[in-house]
Amino acid sequence: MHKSLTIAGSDSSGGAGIQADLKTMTVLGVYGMSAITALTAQNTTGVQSIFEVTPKFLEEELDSIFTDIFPDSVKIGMVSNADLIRVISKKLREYNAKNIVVDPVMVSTSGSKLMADGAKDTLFSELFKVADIITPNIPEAEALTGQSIKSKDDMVKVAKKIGEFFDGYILLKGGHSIDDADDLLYKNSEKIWIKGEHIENPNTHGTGCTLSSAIASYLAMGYDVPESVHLAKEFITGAISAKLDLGKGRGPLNHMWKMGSENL
Ligand SMILES: Nc1ncnc2c1ncn2[C@@H]1O[C@H](COP(=O)(O)OP(=O)(O)O)[C@@H](O)[C@H]1O
Ligand SMILES: Cc1ncc(COP(=O)(O)OP(=O)(O)O)c(N)n1
Repeated sequence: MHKSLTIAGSDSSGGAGIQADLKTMTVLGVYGMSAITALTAQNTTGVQSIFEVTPKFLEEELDSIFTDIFPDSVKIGMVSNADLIRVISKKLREYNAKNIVVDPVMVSTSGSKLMADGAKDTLFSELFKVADIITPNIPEAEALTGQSIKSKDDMVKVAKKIGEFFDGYILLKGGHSIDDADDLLYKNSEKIWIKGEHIENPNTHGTGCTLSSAIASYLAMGYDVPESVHLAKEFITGAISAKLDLGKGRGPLNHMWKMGSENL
């Protein structure tokens, strides 16, 4: 059994965060584990409240996991403050964790701030150092570089800019662009476009979490980064295309689309 760990926040509505990650890992046949960084009271209309764990408790969660069932890959999602980021980086180094995917979650699409303002620098200096791949969306890549993205050429320029301070793979996700859903995988001047058609569906809560945990799942199975990204893109495209419609706002994806749950 391949094993993957998500270090992320809990989404009470089940569409994003650790719930999306564990569903994704499970349907892809990977044993999922979680270290929770924060509880969110959240639904399809937005985030109502956030309750962070202490750095000491996060440390204990990570020790419990790494001293027992060692994960083949790790996905990091919402980490709301710099102290928690430091704990994660310290523990991943201490245990020599492999296949690390960092989704630099900053703001939910509903507009709630999921990371403290001052934490961005620690994200660069601590978490990016241990990551094999980072997966910013367009607003996150803009926040990381201070440059705006309006076109595919801008995506390439911004990926290059991020490449000046991060030497792993950068997956710059194009889902927030209006024309299509092409994502750019970039490393050391090498560009791979991961093609995607824009799907008309207002229910896209948790797309970033689902994509990054699918990448972590495929890495755990032994695929390399480009293969994992291609396979994960196929998974997210199916989950959006299944057009689940739950809740009063921007609803979740159908993580179970591969299991024939089209009657949901
Ligand atoms: N409407 C859509 N149609 C097709 N693919 C989409 C759509 N929205 C997002 N995606 C894809 O979902 C994945 C997650 O991207 P994105 O939504 O940008 O992440 P985040 O949730 O971090 O904002 C990417 O592969 C992106 O291209
Ligand atoms: C607990 C928690 N973690 C992450 C997010 C953000 O989810 P993401 O898939 O990046 O994107 P949106 O759902 O905001 O489009 C979250 N909302 N909650």
